[in-house]
Amino acid sequence: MNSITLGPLSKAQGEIQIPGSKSLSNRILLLATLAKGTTKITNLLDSDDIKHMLNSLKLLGVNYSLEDQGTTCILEGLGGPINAEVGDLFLGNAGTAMRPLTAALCLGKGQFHLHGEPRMHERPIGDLVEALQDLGVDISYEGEAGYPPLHIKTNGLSGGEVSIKGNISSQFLTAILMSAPLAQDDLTIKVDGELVSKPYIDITLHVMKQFGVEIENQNYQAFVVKGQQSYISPGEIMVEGDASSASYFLAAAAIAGGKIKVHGVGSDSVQGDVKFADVLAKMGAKITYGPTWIESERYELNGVNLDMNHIPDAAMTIATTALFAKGPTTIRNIYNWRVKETDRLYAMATELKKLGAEVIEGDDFITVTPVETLQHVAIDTYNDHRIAMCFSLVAFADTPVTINDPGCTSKTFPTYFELFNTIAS
Ligand SMILES: O=C(O)C1=C[C@@H](OP(=O)(O)O)[C@@H](O)[C@H](O)C1
Ligand SMILES: C=C(OP(=O)(O)O)C(=O)O
Repeated sequence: MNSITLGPLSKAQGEIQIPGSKSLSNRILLLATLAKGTTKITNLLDSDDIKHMLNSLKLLGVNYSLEDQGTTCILEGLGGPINAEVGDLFLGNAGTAMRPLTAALCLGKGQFHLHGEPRMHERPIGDLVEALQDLGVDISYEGEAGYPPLHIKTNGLSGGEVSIKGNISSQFLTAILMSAPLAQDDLTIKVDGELVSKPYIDITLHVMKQFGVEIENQNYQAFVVKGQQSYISPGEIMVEGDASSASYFLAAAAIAGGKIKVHGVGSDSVQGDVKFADVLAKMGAKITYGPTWIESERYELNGVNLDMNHIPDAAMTIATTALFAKGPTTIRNIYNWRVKETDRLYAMATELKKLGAEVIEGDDFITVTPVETLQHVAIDTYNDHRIAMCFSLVAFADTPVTINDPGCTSKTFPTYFELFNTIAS
């Protein structure tokens, strides 16, 4: 198997321009498609998750051109629902393509088949499907009930009132929210129970507003959306840098000696994952925010015990940063790590234990207690980009680290290891 060995390294120093946000790129592509007018999208992320969205849009008849190595996209909006009558869409393991497209396709008239990589067929989608069925769409499971692949037979999305569960993934609510303005009637969406990963809903509402649609948010428990509206292209829109991708570089500086400034995310950012820097600061790192940048510098790190439900992706970076802190670190309220690219609670615990750390894997938490000396091992990455990126930080210990299948970072960050090598020495 392909692998790379890094370190031992002792310094992380430099300035990084972080590539565009995955969450924003796929939301903007979808709303630009539904909008009236042409949209020029700049700083688009060029990665597998975005390619799955772009390939699907092309198959569905959307016209766009790509420039600047895939980071600029000029897309002709349809000014309404996707009007293809059939589509067979492969969406890899991209939650931000699978979930929002499932809802958006229901707005039109036609029959669609949505599928992905084997892991995508193990990632739940039942809560979204049930809500769409309640809104009059004929959706069936082609394999196990509650999971893709899906078959959609639709004649438009009715309005009214619908409930959706929020305790497994916020992407289900995001999907319904983005489609709701184009439904046949006004729609009230009620969130049933707890809502996880809440800041991602703020990203959704922000992008909808950029495309001219505002909705009534009743304290994240209900959303009231007027039907038969149109999204309007803002003309040009820039994708801000990916805050989850920034986490690895900010952590690198906090762990090693040196200073790193990450450009592309900052105090003006709409992404909840910028709050990762606050966790680093709580651990003891010196963090400075500018509107569009964050700087991180080492100071003695201490373990923390925090609820990280609001930053599920960047929280993984804390699990390996914890190896360099004094005392144990507990990351709480992260049950849905289990239904992402892999069972991340199991995978993180297993790989951290291989290094020699003491780890408790709870149902919805992980506790990592660092040890004096880490072992040189080969980290299995479970086809999960974030596992590969998180464990690169182990290279700042006194021992090297081997990362198996480093190419899996192509899901959201194909150039990760190249950039890592420019700041680490
Ligand atoms: O809406 C989004 O862009 C995302 C929401 C989060 O998922 P969940 O809501 O499933 O936690 C996050 O983990 C994912 O990487 C991106
Ligand atoms: C959970 C993730 O991805 P997805 O958008 O496929 O849910 C992730 O990027 O960490």
